[in-house]
Amino acid sequence: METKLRIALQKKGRLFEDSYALLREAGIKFNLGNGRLVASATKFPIEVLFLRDDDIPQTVNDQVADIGIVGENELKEKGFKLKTVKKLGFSKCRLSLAIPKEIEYPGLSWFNEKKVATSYPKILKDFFSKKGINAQIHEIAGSVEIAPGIGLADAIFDIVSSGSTLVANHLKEVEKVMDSEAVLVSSQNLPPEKEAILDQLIFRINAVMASSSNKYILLNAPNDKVEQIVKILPGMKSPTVLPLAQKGWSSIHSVIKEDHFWEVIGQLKENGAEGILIVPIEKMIL
Ligand SMILES: Nc1ncnc2c1ncn2[C@@H]1O[C@H](COP(=O)(O)OP(=O)(O)OP(=O)(O)O)[C@@H](O)[C@H]1O
Ligand SMILES: O=P(O)(O)OC[C@H]1O[C@H](OP(=O)(O)OP(=O)(O)O)[C@H](O)[C@@H]1O
Ligand SMILES: [Mg+2]
Repeated sequence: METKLRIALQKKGRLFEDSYALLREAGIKFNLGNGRLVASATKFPIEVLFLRDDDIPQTVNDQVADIGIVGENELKEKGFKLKTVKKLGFSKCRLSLAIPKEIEYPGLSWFNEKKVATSYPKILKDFFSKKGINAQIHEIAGSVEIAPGIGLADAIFDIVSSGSTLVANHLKEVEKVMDSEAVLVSSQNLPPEKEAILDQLIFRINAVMASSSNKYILLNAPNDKVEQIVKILPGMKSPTVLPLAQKGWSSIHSVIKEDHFWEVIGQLKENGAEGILIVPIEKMIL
């Protein structure tokens, strides 16, 4: 029987879309029959278990799944000793303390003897004990931001990303406790044949992630400016320079980080670059 790696993914919610897209771009497609909790991939030895994100750390810890994609916040809250194989760069947020915006915040000591509502009691308890703060932690599963407004708590500890939920609930962020992003985690002792499949998966994920942050650039330049432009565009090894049919001109091809492009576009133009094209890269094997 073929060995398969079992991955736990969030069934629906913020992690699902990006997890599913990442695996699809890595050439791993699942037939998502509606309501199914398990699905097998075509053309790669992996099957997926669809769960609530809260349950993913335990599922991997108990080796019901071999690997999983979950937020670092959930991973830390559940406290299992799992291996963080790779940070995936999406679902970036932070866990912060927030208080009613009209309160003058004097510092962390304000939280002594206060009641704080949160869905992450373990992380908060660890933080307060490390800082010597004696506060009452009140665990609620969701809609944490309304707690101060309905008199359930004096403050909250919750996920913040844009901050708009805090603003909508007349709260202000006063202390960031941790940053979080989606991570690929695995149980500590995978058998060698599963490690081998995981290595192939990581290779593909690296190729997808490298391509999404890099673009292919093509431009035309006068021959006497090629050396200067090549210095600006180092590329993976070195840019490709091809002679144009038009005498005295060359075409230069290279790879560039998207944000770096906007920093050098001025220099490229100053050196006579014309016909500058930026093309997305599908995959990039470093
Ligand atoms: N506003 C946000 N911006 C960025 N990442 C977020 C945001 N909210 C949540 N996340 C990340 O996505 C993960 C899943 O969030 P989601 O809201 O889908 O969870 P949930 O409501 O607990 O869903 P489930 O029913 O699966 O438990 C969170 O644990 C966190 O890592
Ligand atoms: O700082 P912001 O950009 O406002 O994001 C923070 C909010 O995002 C999440 O809620 P979500 O929108 O996922 O709804 P949920 O509470 O149902 O999970 C989280 O629970 C926060 O409430
Ligand atoms: Mg959840």
